[in-house]
Amino acid sequence: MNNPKESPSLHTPCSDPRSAGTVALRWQGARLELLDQRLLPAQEHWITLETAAGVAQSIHDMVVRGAPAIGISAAYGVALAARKAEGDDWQAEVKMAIRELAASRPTAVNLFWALQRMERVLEGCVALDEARQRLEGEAVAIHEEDLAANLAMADHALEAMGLSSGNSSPVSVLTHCNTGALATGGYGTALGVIRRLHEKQLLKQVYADETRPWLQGSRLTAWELVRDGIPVTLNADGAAAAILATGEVRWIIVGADRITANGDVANKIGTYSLAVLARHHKVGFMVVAPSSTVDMALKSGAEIPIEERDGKEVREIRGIALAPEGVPVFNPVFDVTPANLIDLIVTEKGVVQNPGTSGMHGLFG
Ligand SMILES: CSC[C@H]1O[C@H](OP(=O)(O)O)[C@H](O)[C@@H]1O
Repeated sequence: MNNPKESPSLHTPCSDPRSAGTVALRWQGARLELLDQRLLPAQEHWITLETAAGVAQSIHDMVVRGAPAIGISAAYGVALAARKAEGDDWQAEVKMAIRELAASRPTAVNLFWALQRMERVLEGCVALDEARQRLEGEAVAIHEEDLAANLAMADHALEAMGLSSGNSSPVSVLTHCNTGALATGGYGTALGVIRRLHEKQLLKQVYADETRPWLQGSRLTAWELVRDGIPVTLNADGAAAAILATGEVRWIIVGADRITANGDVANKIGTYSLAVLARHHKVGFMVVAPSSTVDMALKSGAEIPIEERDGKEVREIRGIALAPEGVPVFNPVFDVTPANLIDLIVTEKGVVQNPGTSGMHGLFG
């Protein structure tokens, strides 16, 4: 990956060949380019943002989504705010932009982790020029660290699965939502593990839940995996139980939006039911997430703010009615899986086995 000091204005994917390919965002110095994920897979349309307000709106509207990608985009939004700030109140202007970005979505702690990191840099800056330089460098660092974390987590996961020796039989897995390059700084979290399994000829098949109502699975995960030539079978969310009943799937591998101190995990709606199914069918349940997703300030998942989005997302698809107009809808877009239903939590800092016993304290103090 380019050294930000040498080419701070053009962020290109990591030089590691394993990270080439799909990206969700591109930093171009004075602007951030986002692949509009609302239009995939039909259209690959990039939008250009030059203000923090534009980035905040893009996060809220899910132009860009996925816990790590949200944090990275928000960090670049702060860098854009510094570029636009002027006059004696420049620091206050940037702090206002941070507040606006923080209000874009409530559940993924990566957003607040990234903004707190940017605010710490801001508070250490005396002059505007210095702030512009240092905030851009910090945003690029957050981006690069996330990509490196994904590559590391893939290694940790295969080792924890007992598959890194290379003499194992290929496995079938099931995944939910999208946790790939489109949700991160590149390569992916759960999908990064799946990419690594494929790279090492250890993957027989991926079942991808379509993931109603926003369809991250059918529109994004299937798109990423087909582009990479990875054997994916798309399934309705309701088919997951029947797939597990066949006995073919060895692991369910998912991402996370927030992991609390006791190991509870907030993730895309439908994750909790998969964890119950996994336990019933004696299938491994693995959560893959960078440490920027861990929130040790929260004791348990009961404290995680769960985003509810417009009922329209359930009643319609692309403006086509799927339900009676105005019918009441319950649309929480995340749920909480209790730690005692999780077998492994994989982070770049290491693996937590059976988080239901000691939570995250072994790795995160
Ligand atoms: C590695 S992405 C983590 C997480 O983010 C997704 O949510 P959304 O698409 O609403 O931003 C989903 O919960 C993924 O598992």
